[in-house]
Amino acid sequence: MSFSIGQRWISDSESELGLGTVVAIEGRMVTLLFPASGENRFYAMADAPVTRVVFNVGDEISSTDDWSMTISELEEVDELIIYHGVRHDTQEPVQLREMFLSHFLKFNKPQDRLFAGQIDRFDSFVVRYQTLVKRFEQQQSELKGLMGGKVSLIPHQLYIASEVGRRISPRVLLSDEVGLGKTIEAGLIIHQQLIAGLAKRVLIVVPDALQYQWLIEMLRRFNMHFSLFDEDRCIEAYADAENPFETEQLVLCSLDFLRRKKKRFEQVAEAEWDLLVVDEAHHLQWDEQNPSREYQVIEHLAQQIAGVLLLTATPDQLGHQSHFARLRLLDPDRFYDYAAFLEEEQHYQPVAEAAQALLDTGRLSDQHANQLTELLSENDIQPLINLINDKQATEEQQLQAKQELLQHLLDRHGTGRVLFRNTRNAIAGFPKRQLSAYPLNLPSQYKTALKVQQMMQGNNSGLNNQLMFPEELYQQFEGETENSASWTQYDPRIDWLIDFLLANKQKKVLLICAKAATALAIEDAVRTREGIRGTVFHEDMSLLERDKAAAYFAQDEAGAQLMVCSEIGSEGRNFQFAQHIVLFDLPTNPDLLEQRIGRLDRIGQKHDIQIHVPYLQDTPQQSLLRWYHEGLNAFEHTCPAGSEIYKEFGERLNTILASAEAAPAELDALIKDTARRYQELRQKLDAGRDRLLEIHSSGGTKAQQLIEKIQSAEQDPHFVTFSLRLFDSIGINQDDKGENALVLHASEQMIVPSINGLPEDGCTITYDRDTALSRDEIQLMSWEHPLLQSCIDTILGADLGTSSVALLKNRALPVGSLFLEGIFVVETSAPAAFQIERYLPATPVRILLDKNGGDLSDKVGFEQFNQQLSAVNRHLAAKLVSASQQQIHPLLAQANKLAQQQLSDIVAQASNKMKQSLNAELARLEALSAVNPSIRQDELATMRELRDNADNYLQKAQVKLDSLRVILVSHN
Ligand SMILES: Nc1ncnc2c1ncn2[C@@H]1O[C@H](COP(=O)(O)OP(=O)(O)OP(=O)(O)O)[C@@H](O)[C@H]1O
Repeated sequence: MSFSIGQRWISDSESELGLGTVVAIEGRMVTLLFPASGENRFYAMADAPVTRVVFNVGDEISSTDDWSMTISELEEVDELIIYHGVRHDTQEPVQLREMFLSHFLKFNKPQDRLFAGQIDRFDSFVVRYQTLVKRFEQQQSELKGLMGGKVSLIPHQLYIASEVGRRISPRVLLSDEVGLGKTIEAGLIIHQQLIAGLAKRVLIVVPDALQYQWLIEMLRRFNMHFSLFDEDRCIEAYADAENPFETEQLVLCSLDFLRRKKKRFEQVAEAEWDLLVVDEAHHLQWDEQNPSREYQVIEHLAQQIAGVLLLTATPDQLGHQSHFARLRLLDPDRFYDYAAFLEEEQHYQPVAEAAQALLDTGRLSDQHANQLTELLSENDIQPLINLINDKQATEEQQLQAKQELLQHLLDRHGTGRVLFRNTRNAIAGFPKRQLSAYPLNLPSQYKTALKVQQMMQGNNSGLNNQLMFPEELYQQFEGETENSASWTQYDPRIDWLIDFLLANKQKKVLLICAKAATALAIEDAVRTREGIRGTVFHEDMSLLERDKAAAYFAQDEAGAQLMVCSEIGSEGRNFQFAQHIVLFDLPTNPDLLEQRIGRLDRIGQKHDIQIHVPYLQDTPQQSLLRWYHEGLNAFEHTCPAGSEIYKEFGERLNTILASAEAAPAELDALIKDTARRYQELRQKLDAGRDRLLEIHSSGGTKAQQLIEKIQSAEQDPHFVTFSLRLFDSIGINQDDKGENALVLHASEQMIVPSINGLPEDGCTITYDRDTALSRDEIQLMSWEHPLLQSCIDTILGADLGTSSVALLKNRALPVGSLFLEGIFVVETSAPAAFQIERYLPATPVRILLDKNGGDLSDKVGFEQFNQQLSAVNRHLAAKLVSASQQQIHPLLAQANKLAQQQLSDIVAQASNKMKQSLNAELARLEALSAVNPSIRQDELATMRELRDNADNYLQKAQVKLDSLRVILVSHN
């Protein structure tokens, strides 16, 4: 290397210092000053890690005085360069001595970096190219947003998520039965919307007791960091913004908080959101004269927020009218009149029958064919029917025809687009539920309390139902004494409970009772009398206390044996690690009973569930137990028509529960009538609304296909190799922990100071879904993991790998022959709603030229070529490039030309794809909107707008050189 004072050089390892100037040469040492950063460096001249900067004709350069010019000629005087050219601002001819080159010159373009000797390692170029290709594949994947969740692949959930998650501003009611995974479905939908850029700001509103559980599920399962907003958090946030809700993008808060704090509600309504999620939406009670405050709060938000997901397992819990009102809240145009809605529900049965006929194998009977023709009168479906009944047709053809018809049918009829509901009936693998009832004697203390109460109120009958909760009756009778919990001394249910717990010491037991005070007294009694470890969970506890209690109960060793919950406190919680549930009293609404049992009867329950009901004999408790068990079989099976039954029989039931005499005949008659009516309703639901919903919500073969696609994508071994190489390039260390797990942590060689998704103390990851699911602390590594996404962004956002040199050892070619490999990217940008990358993902275009400009791109693939290449050290690489500059320039121009030629083809293909896809979807929705008012007009309008404007964005696509590799032939 030869240095002269005034020459400009750049550091190979610290290019961020800017351009350096040789300021001193003494003995074997040279000193460079980097004015942009004010740093000096001393190097031994023989092996200084620096490269001389010499620009070429045609390059643009700028001066220390900030004007720029294009070079037309170079002159060398005393080993210093003088650049000649034309100034851009004045158009005057000008000359610039290299001393006066801008100190801040950066070499961002691959060719500038290459010629400035900023040459990257061999493997960085390879990783960069592979990253571009993988990103291209990912951007258009139909599985986008569905792969990253740390969840078991459960067909009905993934199907619903894939149906809803890709919609623009989805508005749906998710109403799977208790414990089938609505939270997971919502998580998958949110995840897809965020990943696709369809939503940025999401607000989740849940009951108090579920805030932390949601927070954890969103984080652990989907890597989505929601922030919990309560009053303290809002006050804290004032430091950063006037409206606290604008300080975070993903916010979770409780419905009660919004209901109670008017100001917070106003603020939340003012902040803009893309998606609103409301859990346990059955609390949104509505009737025309008297909508609840909860309903009004959510209604107001739902009017302003484009996307809305409502979740409830028991949509009819507060009556069918409230159910209708929630649908109206989602789509007021479609659900405008309750009477019309009821009328419509009556017509689901023939549709369900026709759908069932299509699902059943074999020929379609004439009757079913006629029914289908009638139901789909606006389509000519005869060819499809013929195909199904054609003996010559293959099974595959028949299946496809059936699916097509089924899709038409489901699309056109019912509430399918707004409402999803799966029931246990349709999903295999749920454990059994077994009831054990324990008759106990009514203690004299309760008898006396009841008598006194009746005497005081001058009523000898009609108060018997107070024996449903005799402990309360007893306390009223005793007055508010310190001893108000003393009922536990006489109540035989407590003795029974203690015996049961002692006999089942190794078993976790969940007890649910109606009231918080009862729960506290029970826990106190078992602890003080027998030292049994128990904990409570009720609505008056703080969030933190509840979560602590839940964790204490979940703990294996030294954890609580008994968890005593009040009704409201336990809603939505996950306790499926227990298999024994004690119902200390019974609610009168079957939906509430189902919510209780649903704490255990949920996905993840591995054992049969034991339901224990201790009850006081010959009291209303016994009558209610019998009604549930014999009339509805509600303990051992879910009871889908429960609320409707309660509406019909509630009054009779309550009269019986309140009457003084046991009235066995009336009870028997009620049970008989209930059972008969229940069978009828079930059959009707099975055949009509529920069947239709089920067929539509479970996804059938489509769901199964989705799972298979995810599984096969996960088993792609290239993904593991690629991602590990990517981590390597960033400087992330990987330690094999065995058992399918790796520990990742930052190394000192990281190319960025920190990286999103990698905590300071590292993290444990696995590529195996089952391993991830079996351990809380292990993260599932997938395309969608934030760490992988940040690595991709880091690599592609940085210069790393954009310029490279390699040797091709091949004796068949003359030494010194040269190849140029240019990687270009075609891309465009558009607002997120266009999801433009579905049609035009950032598309890598690889051009490989021989020394004469011959195009080898199609003949010689990247991997095949790459395997024959080897690395060159950086100094040699810089020298080789410098020596070959004259050859490289025309090749670069040729590569550019070829890439430009491909641009128009790529854009035309993208445009076709976009039109085909959007036109088909639009045509389908337009046809549907004529027969099914579930299609929202705003949805149609948005879609038309997207189709009409997407092409403008596609036509603006550009091709840009991303990276370059020069390959030289050598023989040794
Ligand atoms: N795909 C899945 N993979 C792993 N766990 C799951 C999956 N789906 C559901 N679970 C678990 O099953 C339980 C029930 O799921 P979730 O809470 O989403 O049900 P839900 O329908 O919202 O229940 P509820 O009606 O009580 O609110 C939870 O513990 C959840 O973590």
